[in-house]
This record gives sequence, structure tokens and C-alpha cells, in this order.
Amino acid sequence: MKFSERLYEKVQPIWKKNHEHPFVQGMGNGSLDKEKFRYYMIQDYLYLIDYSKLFAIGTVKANDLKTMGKFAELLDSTLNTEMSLHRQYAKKFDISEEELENAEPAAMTLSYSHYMLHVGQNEGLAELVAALLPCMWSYAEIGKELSKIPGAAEHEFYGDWISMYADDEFQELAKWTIDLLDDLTEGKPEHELARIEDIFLNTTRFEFMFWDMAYNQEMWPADE
Ligand SMILES: Cc1ncc(C[n+]2csc(CCO)c2C)c(N)n1
Repeated sequence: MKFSERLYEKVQPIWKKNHEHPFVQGMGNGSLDKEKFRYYMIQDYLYLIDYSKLFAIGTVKANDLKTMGKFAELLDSTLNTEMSLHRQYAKKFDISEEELENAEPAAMTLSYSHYMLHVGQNEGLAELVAALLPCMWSYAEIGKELSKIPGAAEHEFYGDWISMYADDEFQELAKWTIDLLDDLTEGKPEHELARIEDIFLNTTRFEFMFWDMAYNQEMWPADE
């Protein structure tokens, strides 16, 4: 069994909860409150900034030119293409560039992105890839599922989001990352695999919590 197959099985109960989550369901059937999506876009912008740093760390930690090149490409595309698309998309929800630039991370955004950065900075490349993979893989699954709902990919507000993640290019990126993790974990002893599985499980849990945070528009409970 490939290591990624083991991971896939492990997180099925959480992925099922992701798909059933009212935020995800609401994007699929178009009923999601725009204020909730607006909040999500702002927190996701902050998330993407930290996430891009993982690609930079991946470039440093990889030992072959092909992998280094791919991480460098992802760093460039996230910072210089994806984030500008995000700023454009945010305008649909009346979010200005200033609001994005001045936004403060919520507790969950900070916990999730800093957990990934901690693993990325302090552990090996396989651990870093395990930390960043649930983001890509779970979004690829959600994009694919939601795009099957008639009309969902054409929805005025959520259609572009669904199309972006259902797109072949994005599906291939998730596949590249899965294959990379399978290569990196080949022949590793069980105690290392168990640690990598734990990291993957933790960021999978964070993905679910990010949906929940956005649905409830949570910031810092102590401030409320
Ligand atoms: C909370 C959260 N989780 C996952 C993604 C998806 N995502 C973010 S960066 C990236 C890789 C390509 O740049 C992908 C797939 C998101 N946007 N927000």
C-alpha cells in the first residue's frame, strides 16, 4: 500500500465532515451567507501569505533540482498570481486591498499556519510536505465534488472558487504533491511514518476547523 493510501484512509471521517459542513454545502448550493464568505476570503488571504513561505522552505530543504524548481515555481505562482487573483475576487465581496493588507489573523488562522511553519522549519522535507498536503488534497476533493452539482460552477459568487479548485491544473498539483510524499517516505521506518501521519492528521483537522471558523466568523473568543 502506498503511504498516501494509508493517509487517505486515515482521514476519510474528517473529509466526510468537511463535505457535510454547512460552509462547504452552502458554496455548493449557493445558499452561503456572503458575509461568511467575505470573512473566509480575508482570513484565507493571510493564510496564503504564510503558506507561500512553506514553498520557500521546501525549496531550501529539497535536494534535487526538479523538486527545488517546482517549489520555486509554486512560490512564484502563489505570491504573484494566486494572491492577485484573490485580491480581484475579494472585490466582488467589497473587500478592498487596504482591508486585506490590514487584516488581523483569527486564532485559528494563526494556529494553523504557524503549526505548518513550525513543522516546515524544524523538521524534514517529508514532514513539511505532510503538513502542506491536506490543504491541496482536501481542496481538490471538495472542488471536484462541488463541481458535480448542476449550476454550482456558474454561481455568481462561489462559481469561480469551485471552478478554480476543480480545474485539472489544480488536481494535477495535488497529485504531484501526493506523489512527492510517496517518494519521500519510501523505505522510512515505521516510527518516522507514524510521525508524518500525525502531522498530516493535524493539518487535516485544521482544515476542518478553518471551515468552522469561517462559518462562525470567529476571531478571538476572549475579545468578544
Ligand atoms: C485554509 C485553506 N486551505 C487550503 C487552501 C487551498 N490552497 C491554498 S494554497 C494552495 C496551493 C496553491 O497555491 C492551495 C491549494 C486554501 N486556499 N485555504
